[in-house]
Amino acid sequence: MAPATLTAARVETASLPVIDVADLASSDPARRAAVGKALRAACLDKGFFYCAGHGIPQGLLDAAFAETRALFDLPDAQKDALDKSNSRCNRGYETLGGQTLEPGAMPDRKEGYYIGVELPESDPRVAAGRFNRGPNIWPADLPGFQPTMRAYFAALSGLGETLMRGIALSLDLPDDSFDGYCHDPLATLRLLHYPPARPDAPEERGAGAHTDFGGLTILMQDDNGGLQVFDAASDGWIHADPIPGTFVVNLGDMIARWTNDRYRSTLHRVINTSGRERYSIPFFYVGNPDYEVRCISTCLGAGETPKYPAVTVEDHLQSMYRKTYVR
Ligand SMILES: O=C(O)CCC(=O)C(=O)O
Ligand SMILES: [Fe+2]
Repeated sequence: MAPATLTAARVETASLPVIDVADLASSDPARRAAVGKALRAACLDKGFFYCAGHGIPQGLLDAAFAETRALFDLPDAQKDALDKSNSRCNRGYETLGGQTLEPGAMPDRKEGYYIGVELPESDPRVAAGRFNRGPNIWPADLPGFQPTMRAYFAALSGLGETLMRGIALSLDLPDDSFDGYCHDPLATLRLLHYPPARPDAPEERGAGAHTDFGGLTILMQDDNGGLQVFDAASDGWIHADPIPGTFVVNLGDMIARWTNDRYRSTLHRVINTSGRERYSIPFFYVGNPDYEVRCISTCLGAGETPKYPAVTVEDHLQSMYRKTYVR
């Protein structure tokens, strides 16, 4: 990334589109196609949009935030006992400053918690040491945490599937084209807490500039703001301010690769200048580990060739984890 992007200004005029996805469930193909068209425009531009009409009850979103706050409010000793170093499949607590998303920058001013698909040690995929497969770590002192997070995880998995049907339509494909990808997906829920930015450390970030390396990221943020999306046209940052009742959805590097770089995986970062504690809950929906990601047919013009060889979801993820920091 060019150093200029670190100092680039806030972009006041540009904004991200709001896409109502409710019509993806419509029986009218024209209404479904209209959502596909809106998704296509967003994906070709920055690969970032606000998702409205998702149908997930506000009560579940509120409950997920309440449990997230309760988790990070636990005493340090209790959080340390849940540390992800105790997990073979990247689950559990990550301490403040435990990740540096922007190479060469200061460690991120955030703490996190990872939750994945719950699989017992006896599951053949776990026994075989498959990537990110295994049991979660659940905090014993928060009785509402596990049921709430499981319900939230299930709801977001459903939304991930819905959005992949929309992405298929956006690529002029039948809407069930990615059903194989959506079968038994490798999804990860990440709870994040960003303390207020420190005025005496202007270079410090809540989350340093990065792209997500998977498929779809579906982010619920609280009302503090702080997420910024890079705008190459102006060499500035669009502030993705929260819009109540919506998720911010963005595409990761795997979808860029899958579409021969037609769809975009865009640099983003977090700086919590609100003066308050910020909480966010990104859900990374990456699909079935055995699914082969190869250049989508409708993403090749006449005479064009795929830029990348075919790769399984699992191999792509593993190589990105190796190249960057585990997240
Ligand atoms: O907290 C946010 O708003 C964004 C988090 C993020 O970009 C990530 O976890 O990849
Ligand atoms: Fe991200």
